[in-house]
Amino acid sequence: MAARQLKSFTREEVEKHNTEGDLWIIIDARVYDLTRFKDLHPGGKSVLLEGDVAGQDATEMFYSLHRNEVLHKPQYQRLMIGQLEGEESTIYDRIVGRISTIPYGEPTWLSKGYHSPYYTEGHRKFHKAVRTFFDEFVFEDAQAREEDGKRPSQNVIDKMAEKNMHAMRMGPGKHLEGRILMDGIVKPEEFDYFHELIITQEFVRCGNRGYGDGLLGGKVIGLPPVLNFGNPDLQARVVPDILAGKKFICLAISEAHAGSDVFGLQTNAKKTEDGKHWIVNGTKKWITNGTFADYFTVGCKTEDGFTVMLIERGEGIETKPIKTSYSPTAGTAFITFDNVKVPIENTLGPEGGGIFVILSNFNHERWVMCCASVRGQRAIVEECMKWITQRKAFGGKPLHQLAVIRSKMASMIARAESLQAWLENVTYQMNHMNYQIQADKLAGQIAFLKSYSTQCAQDTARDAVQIFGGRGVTKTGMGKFIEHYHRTIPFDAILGGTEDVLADLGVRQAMRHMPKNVRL
Ligand code: HEM
Repeated sequence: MAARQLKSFTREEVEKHNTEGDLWIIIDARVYDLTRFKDLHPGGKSVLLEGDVAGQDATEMFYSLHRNEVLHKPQYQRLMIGQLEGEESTIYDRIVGRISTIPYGEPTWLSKGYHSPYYTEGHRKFHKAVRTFFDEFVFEDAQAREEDGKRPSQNVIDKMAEKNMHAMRMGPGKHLEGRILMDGIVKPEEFDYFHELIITQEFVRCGNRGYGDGLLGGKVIGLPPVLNFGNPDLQARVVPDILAGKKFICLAISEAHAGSDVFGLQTNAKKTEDGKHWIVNGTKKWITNGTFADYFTVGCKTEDGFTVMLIERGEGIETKPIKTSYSPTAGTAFITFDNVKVPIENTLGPEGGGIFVILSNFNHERWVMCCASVRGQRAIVEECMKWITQRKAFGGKPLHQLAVIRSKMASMIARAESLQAWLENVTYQMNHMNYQIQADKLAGQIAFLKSYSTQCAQDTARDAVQIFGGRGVTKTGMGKFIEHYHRTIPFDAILGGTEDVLADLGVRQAMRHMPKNVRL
């Protein structure tokens, strides 16, 4: 609430203003004058004139029908004319940087009284700064952009660049050298996968799937091939601007003809006679950040097989938005390459060796998706915990008094807890393995974790809709995060390999490691 001097009223004084021409109410010890607003009230006038509302304390009633954020909107804040004498607001509100005290609203490492073998004091300090940053600078923009479908605001991207977040989101590595991370809270050489997990998980708390991707998801998957396989000149030319949030990159692999099937791709690159350029023709589909990308990391069919190259926006390239189940904020594109001339120096990795270039990043990419999926489920648990406490039904009892609701909560909580524990174990392993060993030991683990996590997410989305009822399928109001989650979550089960493909990969990896001659 804005810090302004409020008048004090007694309950008796408020009670006198209980008519259509003079209508006050109390919500959470604050006094609101609804005399003029009543005709504009989205829930209608009549409800505000009821005997237990007009001139009364309508706190219970208000919170069973509205999210707290309604009262934060400037147009409604103006309705507040004072507060009750000697009484304070007590409603649990969203406060920048706060750790939730809702049971299971945070992973155990952040919950009071619990311990963790994985996180140091340094991680905790880092977490505090990252949470405060997202709450302060990103949350509101996420809500607004998901609503209007525009790209994440450049000032958010710039602020993230000031903290070197775009670089940190690429994980530990050489690209962090010489950078001041989060105002120096962590040194580049100390930055590990738990720091990265923290950023990804805090990011997800903004609760908007399209925005999450719009906030440079394309870079997280499109830049690694440049960092790992680009020649030094190319890197020097493109990487600094991308990590500064001034230029944008995306990964352009999937096509209308082929999604997970990289060998089915049809976009082709042919060398010019002088061997100095590629000429690229074809189309790409479902490319995150494609509508606004300056650079495209593109997989092409070439004479020797499959080759990856960096293509810069220019002549012969057209990007068109695709309508998806989330907002256009993600910049999901259909891309056409029409005789696009690409310098041979933009080739990433060996000619014909593109599959290795793409595969080498899959584990990290999928692990990032796991971090996001697991945190997303916890956010839904928190929403449901609040709702089952405040929502009264069947004779004025809160929903949590119904065994069937508790049973759904039990499953949701168990999923969120077990997935976070598994994720932290995998993250710990990553911190202790180089990239080659990770590929050998963790490809299967990460594939299973992602496959299982996105299955759980869909179960949790379904349970949450059951708990919220009609509100769980309504885009505004109490269930808006549930509706959004339920609508957008199936996407997570597809990107980075579908659930079935990944589960199968995990088993195949396990079979590769079976000792010979085992018998029952
Ligand atoms: C400061 C006071 C109030 C403000 C600013 C306010 C504002 C709003 C807004 C913005 C909505 C639409 C929410 C949405 O997007 O779903 C709404 C809906 C509604 N409001 Fe209020 N309201 C106030 C007080 C009350 C009170 C005291 C009642 C008491 C019964 C009430 C009953 C309703 C109902 C029944 C709905 C429809 C809810 C639904 O469709 O789920 N409002 N109100």
